[in-house]
Amino acid sequence: MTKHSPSRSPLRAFASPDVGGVVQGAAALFWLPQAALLAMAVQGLASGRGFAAVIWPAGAILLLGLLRAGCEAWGARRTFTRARAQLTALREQTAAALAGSSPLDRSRAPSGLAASVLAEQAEALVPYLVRYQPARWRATVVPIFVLCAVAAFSWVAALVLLFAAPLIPVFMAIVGWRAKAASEAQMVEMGGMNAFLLDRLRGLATLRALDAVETTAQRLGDAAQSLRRRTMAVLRIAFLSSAVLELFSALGVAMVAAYVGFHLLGSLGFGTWGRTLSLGEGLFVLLLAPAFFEPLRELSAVWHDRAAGEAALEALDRLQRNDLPLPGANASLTRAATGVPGGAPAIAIHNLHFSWPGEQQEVFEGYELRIAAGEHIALMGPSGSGKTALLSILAGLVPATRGEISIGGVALTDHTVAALRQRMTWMGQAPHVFAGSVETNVALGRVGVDAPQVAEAMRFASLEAVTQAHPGVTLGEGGHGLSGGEAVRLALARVAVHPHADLLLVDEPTAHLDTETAERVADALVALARGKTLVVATHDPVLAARMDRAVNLGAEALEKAA
Ligand SMILES: Nc1ncnc2c1ncn2[C@@H]1O[C@H](COP(=O)(O)OP(=O)(O)OP(=O)(O)O)[C@@H](O)[C@H]1O
Repeated sequence: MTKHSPSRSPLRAFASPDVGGVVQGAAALFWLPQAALLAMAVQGLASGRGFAAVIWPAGAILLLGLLRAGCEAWGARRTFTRARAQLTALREQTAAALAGSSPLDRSRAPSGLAASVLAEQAEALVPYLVRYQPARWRATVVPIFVLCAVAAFSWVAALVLLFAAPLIPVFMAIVGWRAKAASEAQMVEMGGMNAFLLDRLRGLATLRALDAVETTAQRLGDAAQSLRRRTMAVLRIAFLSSAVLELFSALGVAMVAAYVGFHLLGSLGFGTWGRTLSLGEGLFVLLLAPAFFEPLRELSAVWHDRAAGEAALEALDRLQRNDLPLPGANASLTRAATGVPGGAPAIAIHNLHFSWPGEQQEVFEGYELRIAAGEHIALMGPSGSGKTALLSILAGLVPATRGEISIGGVALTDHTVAALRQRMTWMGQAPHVFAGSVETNVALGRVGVDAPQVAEAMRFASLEAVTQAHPGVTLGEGGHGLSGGEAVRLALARVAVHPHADLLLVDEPTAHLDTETAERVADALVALARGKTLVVATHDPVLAARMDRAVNLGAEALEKAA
């Protein structure tokens, strides 16, 4: 079982620039020869060489421009393709981690939040990788080259740039730190609102029945207002960061321009390694000054992408945290490969200890139970005595804290649980009905389940008589359109479509049903479990009486306490 390590930084894998980003960054360096050629052409014009002085530098500038555009386009395309692939991989990894956590884990992220992070927030990684990463690389490399080129002509101009430059990262770091916090708060707010909306939409019938729609709408309105405020805070910081940068870069360029201008006029003779700059040289220095700040300005423009991208990475990382892993989530062994034999299995539970993660109280303390092969038993006991917990442990949905369980002579371990699960069918207390037809709800996309099998299972559960089961009729989300009894019959059809299963784990199949429907469900269950082992958790004495034996979990607990 692999537990998530909180120390692992999800950012590390994304921090290295790709060759696409490097090429994009290097393309910015083409400005150095372009500026030199431009300065040369102006110098030529000034010295009276006329059109001839301009023609070949212009051609070379054009050629370099085309080369630069080509490099940028190629680099951008490559970075984008890579970013999408990385995002897909990260989504797959997160979805696998979510699937690898127990469905009974209380600390699982709410579905609305998980959907919002995976579908919406994760998209922020694309601008992070496509815009921020190459911009960061450019901002690290290009200014150094520009500085060296300027310093070759004038150390004073280089010094001006050098003093203006560090102020920018310092201010950006301060602003960025605030931007990250604001962006995180905005994303939390958005996820919270999504989760709230999804949850309330699901429970709309209950809210309407209890006249709580108005209050819910009010709360939703408040949440939307709060999200608006958070979004405005992020935008304010983004504007502030670009204003800071524009100010410092404008000051830097203006100071270089003033120095070069006065130097060319002869008022400031120092700072050029003991010689006087020509018009062309002065112009070259002047043209390079904005290019020095350009990558930093670009970085500031995408600074918000960094904050959003990092917040998205952290949210995805949080989704991958798994407090209660699903036993054997990574095991892909088949029934045959693990030597799981056929035939109704006997079950032996020895010295079972179980407590929910983070809780002291044990649900089972040294619990013992033996079920013979093909035996039908009812698990009874007061609410909260652990009937569902025991079924979940047998189905390998939660790991036992301690103890031995064997099913058909095979020990239930991380290694064997996936294979053992292939011989089980499970009918939960509140079977989830997906929006779709009854047929798709019965088949559940399981491999090897074909249309005749589904039709047979529906006949068995007397579902063909239900109007909603007619072809072309779609059920609403959560089973709207089916009565409680019909939903239970749908769950029975799901179990019936799995004919090779020889261990049936069923949780309160007759709860909330009228006597007649409960009787029909019990008949179907007993017919389905013929020749198989059946463990059914129930409060229904009529159903329990139809089993070979009833085990009272509450009584076991009382005996222990005595
Ligand atoms: N996912 C969970 N996380 C933590 N505790 C849980 C979880 N599910 C149930 N519990 C607790 O475990 C105990 C046993 O619950 P369980 O659902 O197994 O009882 P039960 O006998 O099936 O009850 P009922 O007859 O009402 O269905 C209860 O105290 C319950 O509050």
